Amino acid sequence: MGDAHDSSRGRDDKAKGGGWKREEAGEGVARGQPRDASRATHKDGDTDSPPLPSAALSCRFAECCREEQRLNASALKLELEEKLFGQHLATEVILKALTGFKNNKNPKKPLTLSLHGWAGTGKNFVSQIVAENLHSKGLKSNFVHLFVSTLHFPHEQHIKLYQDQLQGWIRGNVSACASSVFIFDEMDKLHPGVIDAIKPFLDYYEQVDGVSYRKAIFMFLSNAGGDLITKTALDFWRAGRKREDIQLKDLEPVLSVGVFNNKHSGLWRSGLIDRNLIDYFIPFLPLEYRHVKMCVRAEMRARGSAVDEDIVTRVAEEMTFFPKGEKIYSDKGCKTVQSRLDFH
Ligand SMILES: Nc1ncnc2c1ncn2[C@@H]1O[C@H](COP(=O)(O)OP(=O)(O)OP(=O)(O)O)[C@@H](O)[C@H]1O
Repeated sequence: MGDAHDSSRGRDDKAKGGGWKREEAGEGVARGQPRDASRATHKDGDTDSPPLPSAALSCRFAECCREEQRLNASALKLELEEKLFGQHLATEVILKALTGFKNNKNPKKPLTLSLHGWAGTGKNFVSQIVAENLHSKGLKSNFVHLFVSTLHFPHEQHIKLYQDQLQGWIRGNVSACASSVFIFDEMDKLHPGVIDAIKPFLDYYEQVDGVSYRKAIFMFLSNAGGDLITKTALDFWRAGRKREDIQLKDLEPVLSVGVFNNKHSGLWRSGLIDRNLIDYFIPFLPLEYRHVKMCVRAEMRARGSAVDEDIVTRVAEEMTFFPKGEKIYSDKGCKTVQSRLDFH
């Protein structure tokens, strides 16, 4: 399972990269207005009706919240199919969920996706792709907010404070941009109950205190349920069935019940599950040797190097695989591929 150390590199980068706007939002919220709004972020609204020339001009210099912007579903599909390896269920569900949600002019609630799986299987990677397809600056956008449990909600004794802050940050940021995206990483390390503070925002209310949350998107990322997913994947493998034959119905119900009953899931006995406020539980399957190789090749290409199959094999063979007997799945997924490649 992923631990904070394993993932610190990527997360630090993301936090520094501006995905997290805790202080800014926090300050703003204290004054009833998040920094994002005070920076006069322009809402140019419906792309069907082009923004006024002056607004269009200002959008060149400041990021605009394009609430009604359509999702380019084929671009997202292509990107997921090309870049995300071994995750046929995640690719399918994310695509369907986002397309349906963004095509609906009057969603009845915000979209909530709960991504589950072993370390290094692509949950953060996917949220980055999703963020970029919704707001072009991705994690650096003023409208995409990344919360990391161990970084931003570390102390159990401050649960009440975190709940108040969360409500304030989310209210402030959604007031500034209705189509804000909130990503909660390390849900399994979140103290039980913290997340329930945002339950009213995820529910079917038209407005809460004058703010509508219906166009926002919430993504929860968690290692919880990784064991259940692996068990199912292994059962298929041992029965000689193809990994691609695993269907959402084989995993989603097990996952929602498993996470609800798991004290260390961040969603333990959570009202979000109880009230059916999570739209999709999305399983990320453990990655096999061949997927690790694909990750190495992708990383080489990203670095502008020619793909050297000898190095690909060496890096993949340095990874450790489980279960002990069969050694099928990489225990860190593709997570350490980048750093290992540095040695070759
Ligand atoms: N399925 C995948 N397809 C392509 N690349 C992947 C995949 N999984 C992981 N990677 C690569 O490995 C890196 C680390 O993965 P990522 O941070 O998304 O894992 P994670 O599932 O979020 O792990 P954790 O649960 O530990 O946070 C990604 O940035 C990406 O380069």
